[in-house]
Amino acid sequence: MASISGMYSPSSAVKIGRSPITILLSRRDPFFVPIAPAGRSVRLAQSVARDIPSGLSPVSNSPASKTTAVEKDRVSLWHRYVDWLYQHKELGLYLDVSRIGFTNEFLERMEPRMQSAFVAMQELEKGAIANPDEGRMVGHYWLRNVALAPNSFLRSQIEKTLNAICEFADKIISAQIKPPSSPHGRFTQVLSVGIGGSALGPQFVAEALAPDNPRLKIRFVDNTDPAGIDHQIAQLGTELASTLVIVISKSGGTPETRNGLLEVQKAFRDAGLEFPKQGVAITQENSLLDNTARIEGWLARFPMFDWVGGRTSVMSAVGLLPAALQGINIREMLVGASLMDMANRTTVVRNNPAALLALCWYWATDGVGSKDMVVLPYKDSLLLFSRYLQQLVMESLGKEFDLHGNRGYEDYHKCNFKKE
Ligand SMILES: O=P(O)(O)OC[C@H]1O[C@H](O)[C@H](O)[C@@H](O)[C@@H]1O
Repeated sequence: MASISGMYSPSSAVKIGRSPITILLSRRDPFFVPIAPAGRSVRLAQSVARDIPSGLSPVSNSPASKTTAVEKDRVSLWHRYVDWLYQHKELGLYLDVSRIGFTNEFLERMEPRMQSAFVAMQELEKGAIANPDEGRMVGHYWLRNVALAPNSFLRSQIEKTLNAICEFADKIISAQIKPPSSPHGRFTQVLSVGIGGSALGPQFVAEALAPDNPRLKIRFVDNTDPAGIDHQIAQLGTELASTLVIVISKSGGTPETRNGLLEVQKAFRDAGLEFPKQGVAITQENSLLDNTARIEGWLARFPMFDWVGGRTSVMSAVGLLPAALQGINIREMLVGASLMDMANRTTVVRNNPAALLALCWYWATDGVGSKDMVVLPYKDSLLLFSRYLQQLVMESLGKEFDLHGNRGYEDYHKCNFKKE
């Protein structure tokens, strides 16, 4: 069992509670021995493992514990815990992998593979064609640290879009831009229409980070179920006149999203409202959606970049515009993400949380996915983390074929995502 805790907080006082997320991977370590949780007295250090927190003292080395087998031994477990506990001060992130039973021999065997993974990541961040299927770069890291983008064109694309998002969101929130027939004289609701990678990120952020009473409340049409779409529209009622509709689709041609849009447009017509005055498109330039929005004169259009995959688009306009409209400080969100990226760039495996989780997953599933991963968010606001992660993982394993051309995990997609 591995557990993660923490969430980026701009304040210096990082609050630490019981781990909000637990990832169960393995049944090799069934013995639970209660040890002190990472408590408030833990000394925080940036991106390190192995520091023994000064506020914690070792459990007593009782004779009883000496008689148990090594893996059940409380003292050994305690040492393994302190030895492997990963902490990141600014992010308030803790990762406890001590109950995953990987051995030193395993770590040594995996080291060359981990090092080649780090090299591949460095190439990817420099702009290598890392998605051979689609012949494109994979650059979502640049969204949160523009200096890393491989050329000035990309850098200006990112900056221009971010500024345009902030400006547009400010104007909507301050009612400088308002819907023509709203009795409130301003936008009060956001309806996001999109599916998969164009829905899960913004949903997760809304659930995790939005203030209790955001100036604009958000709801989602993320399925093609007519009853579900009608339900969302019915709940808006007369507030449809004060609703900003954001249609999100990287390809701009996803049928489910198109169905949602058609339903919403019909509701606007039935209510005698002009959809273009309240519609926003987030999509790749010149896609079907982009052209429709341009020709019909929608309120605004924001670009999606071909070098950002749908499942990792939450830090592009896809996630940032809905977040900004809810009053979330998106520049702070980007800073948090870039700190996390930095932590995951270190090539010392035990100091790299992403590498540690990957290793644990590999170990626990025998490198072939022989067990299921269960993600248990013990924090209500992180409920959608599991869904978000599910899509992230399954679509990262290869949609139909893996990097070597082998037919891969397509069943997932047949069940959950029909496209591609
Ligand atoms: O953003 P779109 O092009 O509309 O695609 C939306 C989603 O469609 C499908 O569900 C794909 O499997 C996802 O990867 C994608 O994120």
